[in-house]
Amino acid sequence: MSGHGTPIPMTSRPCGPLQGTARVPGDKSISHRALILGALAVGRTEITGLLEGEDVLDTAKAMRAFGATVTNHGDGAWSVQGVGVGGFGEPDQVIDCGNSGTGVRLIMGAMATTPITVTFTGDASLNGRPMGRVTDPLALFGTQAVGREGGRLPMTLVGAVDPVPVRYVVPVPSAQVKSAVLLAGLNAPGETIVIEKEATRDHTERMLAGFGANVDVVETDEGRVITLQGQPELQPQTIAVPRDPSSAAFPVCAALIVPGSDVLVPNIGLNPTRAGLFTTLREMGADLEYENMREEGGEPVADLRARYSPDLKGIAVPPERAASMIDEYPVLSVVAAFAEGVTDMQGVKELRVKESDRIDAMAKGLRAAGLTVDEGPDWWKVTGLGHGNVPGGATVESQLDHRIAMSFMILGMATQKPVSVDDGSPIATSFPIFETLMADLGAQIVRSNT
Ligand SMILES: O=C(O)C1=C[C@@H](OP(=O)(O)O)[C@@H](O)[C@H](O)C1
Ligand SMILES: C=C(OP(=O)(O)O)C(=O)O
Repeated sequence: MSGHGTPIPMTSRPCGPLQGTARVPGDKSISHRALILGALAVGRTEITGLLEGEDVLDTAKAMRAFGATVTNHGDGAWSVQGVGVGGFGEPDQVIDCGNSGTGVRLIMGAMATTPITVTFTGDASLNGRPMGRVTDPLALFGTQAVGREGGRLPMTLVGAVDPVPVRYVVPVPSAQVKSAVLLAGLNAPGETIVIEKEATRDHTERMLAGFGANVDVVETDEGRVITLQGQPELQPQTIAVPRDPSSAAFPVCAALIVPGSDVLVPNIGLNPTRAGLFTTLREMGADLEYENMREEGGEPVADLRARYSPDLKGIAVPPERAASMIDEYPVLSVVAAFAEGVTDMQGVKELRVKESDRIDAMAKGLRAAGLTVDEGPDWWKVTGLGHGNVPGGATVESQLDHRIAMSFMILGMATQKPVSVDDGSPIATSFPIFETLMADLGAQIVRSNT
């Protein structure tokens, strides 16, 4: 788990063209869900391409604590022998979800309608994030929660003894909240209905249907209405996890800003609820192509080809696109630094409650690297300096946030002077092979702060 070990200072130096093929790891969102739904199925689920990052490994450990048998067969192949909906046993230890908001919030949902008592904790970042957004709707099922002030971890949940189904309108655009309610609805008799005004990533709905649950999704004037029939017997599945578009974002964005680059990032999940960054980059003038578009395991997939893009321009990113690229704003702001003009990012309040306050963390580091950043509660603007003109020469706090650490490593590849982060250790939560993958393309990242 990040944040518990020794900090790893890292420096990224300006480098020559990035070239080659970047095989990024499996999708983090899908990996968490595969383990959790596998644990709730009756029988053995087989998973290939699982992300073996700390966030997902913490979820695997948690599933074992609830009674599932989770086995690592090597090379990303895992199996989960599930205990069935309502079959979770009571763990005899605290569940530590490390740095992972997705892990803790989805697991809270998965246990909330089973009569067991579970205490959750995490690292300093996770213990500062709001959990009321999940425990409020879980209370409607009959689940009790006691935590620290402001709904923070550590927190104990007492699962409902006689859960009732729920109808819930999600008040913030959050796939984690939506998913927690749906997972809780699995063990409530009758129909649980979740309504989201803005579409967020839909991996839970897709995977629930794949496991044989009865899930119905209808677009209405009120939003996306998701109806789940409770108490199904979930059928074990064979799941091939696609590569993570949120990880692909880093080599793609690096290629756009380092002169002479040409990088292929194969086999990337392009579910429209995840692909907003790539649309935005193309609008900014990025030389980014989708090759070999196809469908795999019910998800659209393509190979991304990114080349150095000399004529990037700042744009206003449509706020309605925010949910489909919410984790990609930090690295988008890095590309914006090399564009001509202002990149305006509105409707992104959620960035303030991620592993760090991502607007604050990026604004501080970008300013230290010589850029102008304006910000408000739910917006920020980066004024680009154009290729070759970004000074760099700063050491930035990564604030226990993998995406902040990786974004500044990408920045340093094209600045005039190197860029350092005080701690790159959080990168292992989502992208454990980041340093070797980027080095193989030609990047110069070293473990030191000089
Ligand atoms: O459901 C998921 O897998 C995720 C949902 C998003 O969080 P929110 O639900 O808080 O928007 C995203 O930021 C996170 O990295 C993964
Ligand atoms: C926000 C993220 O993850 P989580 O909420 O699962 O910690 C992320 O990976 O960018």
